[in-house]
Amino acid sequence: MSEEKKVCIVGSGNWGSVIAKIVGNNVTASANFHNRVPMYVYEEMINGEKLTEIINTKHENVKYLPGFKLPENVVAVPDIVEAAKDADILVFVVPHQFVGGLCKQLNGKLKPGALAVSLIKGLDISDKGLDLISNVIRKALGIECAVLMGANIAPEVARENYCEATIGCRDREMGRLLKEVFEAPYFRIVVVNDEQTVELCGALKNIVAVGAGFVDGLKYGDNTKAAVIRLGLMEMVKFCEEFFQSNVSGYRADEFMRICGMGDVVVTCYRGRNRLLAEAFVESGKTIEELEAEMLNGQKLQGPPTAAEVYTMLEQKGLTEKFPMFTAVHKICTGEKTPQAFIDCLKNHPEHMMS
Ligand SMILES: NC(=O)c1ccc[n+]([C@@H]2O[C@H](COP(=O)([O-])OP(=O)(O)OC[C@H]3O[C@@H](n4cnc5c(N)ncnc54)[C@H](O)[C@@H]3O)[C@@H](O)[C@H]2O)c1
Ligand SMILES: O=P(O)(O)OC[C@H](O)CO
Repeated sequence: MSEEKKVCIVGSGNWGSVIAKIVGNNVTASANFHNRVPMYVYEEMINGEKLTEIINTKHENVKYLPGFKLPENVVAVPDIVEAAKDADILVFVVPHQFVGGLCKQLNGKLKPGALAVSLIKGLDISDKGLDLISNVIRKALGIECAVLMGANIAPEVARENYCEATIGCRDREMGRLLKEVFEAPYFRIVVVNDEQTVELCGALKNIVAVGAGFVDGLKYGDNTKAAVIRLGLMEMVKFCEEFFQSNVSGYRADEFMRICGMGDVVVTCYRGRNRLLAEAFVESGKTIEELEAEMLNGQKLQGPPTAAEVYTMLEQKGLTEKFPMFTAVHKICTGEKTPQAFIDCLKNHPEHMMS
């Protein structure tokens, strides 16, 4: 009999808690997995009590997923090394700005042969250029890293409303194992081997969603929103061609038609936090940081920092004119341009030029 695999969840925010609920139930139902699922929790005090203690007694993440019970085999652990040290499968699900720091703490502390899967939607920028979050994990920890992305607004998945996700994984066996970790009757998963494009879809759609929020704030309506979705997808494809076509994995346009591509762009442009805050940004005149603090109760936006990371790269390469929507989203978020400039960007987009 093969050894039971141990799964650790690295993260406990809104999506992290929903994923812990799914994984906790799945490992209980399968003989292939160890029953206890440690979940790394960034410790904080809630009304004088530690969040980890609340989770381990009430079995509810009262801050990031209130109103939903977590399975009792999901155990909140405030020390990242303690949570991860015995794991065979590490599920990374933290806002992308924190992954580098956590990987530093985990370096050299993992079980040999451990595998990772990243559910993180974002990119990394350093003096070496732009990189995928899965690569940050691979390089920091020297382990394989697949990705899981999809149209997955966390509270809807928590309610067990039907939805879909895409796992990108080069290794077929690992893909099969991960499907068993995550799939549920209401959460159906397709596994593909093009992990790079799957991840890029998840990261870049957040920039498009910020643009969708701007047009909602400006009260332009759904025809304009559809144009944002179309032009946003065109910039996403072009970005993959420009920056990722020539490396080992390349990119495949097919993935844009999956739930990690078109599906996620649509749902985030209608229901996501990025859209919501961008709309409030236009209506209120407050900064993104002020609105994040006021409206999200500790949850983190990924769109504005991703737009900043992408803009740094576009500017370095002299490509801002080829990516006017990505560029405009960044400049509007920082206050360098007014939200109205986003409409000009749509009207004058290079996609309208005849070749
Ligand atoms: N929420 C969703 O609907 C959803 C759906 C799919 C994918 N995602 C992606 O999953 C990732 C995680 O999102 P989320 O919704 O779970 O998180 P979130 O937005 O709820 O972020 C809050 C989390 O960040 C933690 N945190 C705060 N400061 C920290 C620090 N210094 N170090 C480490 N952790 C810290 C908090 O403790 C909390 O667990 C993101 O990349 C997001 O884009 C989110
Ligand atoms: O709420 P958002 O905008 O961070 O989007 C959440 C998910 O990525 C949707 O799939």
